[in-house]
Amino acid sequence: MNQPAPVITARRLARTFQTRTGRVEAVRGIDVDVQTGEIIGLLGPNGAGKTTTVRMLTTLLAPTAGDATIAGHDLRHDPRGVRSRIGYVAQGGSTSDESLVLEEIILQARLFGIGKARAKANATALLPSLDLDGLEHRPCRQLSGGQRRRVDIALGLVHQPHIIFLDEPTSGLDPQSRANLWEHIRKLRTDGVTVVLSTHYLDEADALCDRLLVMDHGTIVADGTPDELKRRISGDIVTVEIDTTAMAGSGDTASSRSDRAASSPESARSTPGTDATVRAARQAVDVRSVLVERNRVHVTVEHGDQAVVPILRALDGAGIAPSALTVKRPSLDDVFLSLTGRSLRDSDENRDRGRAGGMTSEPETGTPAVSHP
Ligand SMILES: Nc1ncnc2c1ncn2[C@@H]1O[C@H](COP(=O)(O)OP(=O)(O)OP(=O)(O)O)[C@@H](O)[C@H]1O
Repeated sequence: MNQPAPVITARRLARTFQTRTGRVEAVRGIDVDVQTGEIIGLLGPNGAGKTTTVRMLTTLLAPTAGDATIAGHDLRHDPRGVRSRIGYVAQGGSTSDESLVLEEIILQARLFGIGKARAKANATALLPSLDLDGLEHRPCRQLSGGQRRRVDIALGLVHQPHIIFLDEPTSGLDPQSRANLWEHIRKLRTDGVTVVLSTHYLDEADALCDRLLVMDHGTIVADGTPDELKRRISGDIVTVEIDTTAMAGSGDTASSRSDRAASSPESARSTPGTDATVRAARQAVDVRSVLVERNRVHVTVEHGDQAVVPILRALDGAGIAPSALTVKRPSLDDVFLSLTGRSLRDSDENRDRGRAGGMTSEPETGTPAVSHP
């Protein structure tokens, strides 16, 4: 059976900006295909090029190179056609404090040239599906962050677009409102709406998106489902946390540490016992890669469950008593780290909101951060 044509196709799409300090290559010639009904996440750290990509695909910003077709309309030659088929919800939203919920949604429909009666019918139908019933006559300033975000989404949907673009849809929301909004976004898919959202929240990308385009420095560095991306990092991560106050006999003497710290940045990051822990782990099992983060040593091994006992025995033999030892499957942050040498969690907001369990340290030995054969 033939695969239906993608609802979004972009080829070598690029955007550069001329600034007083020079040229910024915000997006460097990306290729994208999106199928109808997918929830696609553009994932990347601040400045990766996500917003610029979304703004180009929504006709808000002209590309400096490349082409795209959106819902059958050419981005360059038929921007009006593109706009009639898409909804766009900007990062900060677009409601004013005094506007009334239902009135605002109807007005938005009218701006798309929809007749009065249909505008009202469309707007009224959206209210219950976005949990906004009962709020129709409230001014937006009286709404919670999550409610106001759902009004923004209603504004993006009222003309019944084929595709909706959501720029950082849950930015600034509390965890409960975020989870609630994810449910609403999932429902859009069942109505046949294609969703493209940008995010730098790993949990959001993991839980919500069918497919992720991981962006960094204006390029797409990986494209796949969250599970596919995680499977690229084969093996498990065993994390040994050591109690730095109980390191007698570990073999990591103060003098040997300070010698290494003078010549090696990774030693300067480690705390007493981490070097000896790495040595013990390497002796015990086949270690693929190592990251040292303060008093934690993360080692990637083929089978985490089989590595635990040999590593514990080797630590015991070296006089190291770990305060914790955990085994986990790689996270999206580990994927990002392996692709770029940097952790997505380094971004300020991610540090506050990211899911627990990713590796946050610099590599043991320079870039690339983690080497996976
Ligand atoms: N109008 C502009 N003029 C100059 N440079 C710009 C402009 N817009 C974006 N940039 C630069 O382009 C790069 C990509 O920015 P963009 O906003 O697309 O990133 P992002 O991934 O959306 O980041 P964030 O998560 O912070 O929103 C950044 O280096 C940014 O400073």
